Amino acid sequence: MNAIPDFSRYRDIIDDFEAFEAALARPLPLCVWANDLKITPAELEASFGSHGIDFQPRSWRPGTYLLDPALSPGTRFEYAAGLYHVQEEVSLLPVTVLDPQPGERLLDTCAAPGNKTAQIAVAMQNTGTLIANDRDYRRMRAVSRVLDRLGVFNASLICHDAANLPADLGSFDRILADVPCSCEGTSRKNPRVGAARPAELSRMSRVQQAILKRALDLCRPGGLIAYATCTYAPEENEAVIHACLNDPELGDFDVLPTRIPGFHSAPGLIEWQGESFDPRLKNAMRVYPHHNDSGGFFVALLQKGARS
Ligand SMILES: C[S@@+](CC[C@H](N)C(=O)[O-])C[C@H]1O[C@@H](n2cnc3c(N)ncnc32)[C@H](O)[C@@H]1O
Repeated sequence: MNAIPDFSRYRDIIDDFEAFEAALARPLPLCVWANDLKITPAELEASFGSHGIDFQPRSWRPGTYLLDPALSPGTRFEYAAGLYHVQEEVSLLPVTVLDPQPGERLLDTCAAPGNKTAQIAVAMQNTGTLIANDRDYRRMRAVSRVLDRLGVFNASLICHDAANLPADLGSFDRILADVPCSCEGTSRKNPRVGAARPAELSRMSRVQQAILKRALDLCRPGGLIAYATCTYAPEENEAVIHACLNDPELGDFDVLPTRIPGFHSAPGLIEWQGESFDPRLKNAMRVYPHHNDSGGFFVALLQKGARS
């Protein structure tokens, strides 16, 4: 049983706060997805079956399975051969919402350790162009290892502050901004995580806003941006997007609906502690651990105006 952090500042925005706290006390389920660059979901299921591994398919995302948390998935043959990747279920949401297509130009602004980069590359079926960036070059080594193991060859790795990515990169059809955050939603796997302190919230929201602004600059007119965090704090989520929506230097963009059939979520907030947010933020997605027995996440899908 995990120690439960004090998230009582969110009591009024989380439906069934007691169920939320009860979920935080439980261990996190183990989730893997089939790498269909190398194996079909049916073949992976047959491999699991022949090795006596119980698996629970997740209906909202074909080829995604919950396994017994007592398994060591990273030491198995299937992992070493890149047939599956281990990734927290809720962390699969931003790329699912972004929906990358083969042949497109994609940018992953904050890529390390590479889980979502891998998901993007596989969705693109190793075609098109995928630029994976992270400011931390040591963490980029992990991205390289993940992509190598999974057989990805459409990705190029670069190392910049995402708030200052060079304009020479050109423009992108879709951009993932999986920004650094206070990580409150990861407390089930990291017991040291607690509610973010005010100083951390304001530091984080400045960085997040700068990264999102640059992503909006680098997105082609009509292109899409998925903005994601693994935190509950509205200061790092709705407030960041609201500030960009109201920034006269940025062209117009919309907040598109993000519901995923078969995956329970709550709408984004349109007010918090006396502050109102743009009503389109209702279209964003908040996921709390008791909704799907997962970690916590926030995802918004933004579309740059056709004339911006
Ligand atoms: C939430 S993690 C990304 C997780 C990754 N997308 C994945 O799914 O594996 C945030 C990342 O942002 C990086 N980061 C922090 N500040 C940054 C900045 N200013 N520019 C680019 N990357 C930054 C961190 O090094 C960290 O790897």
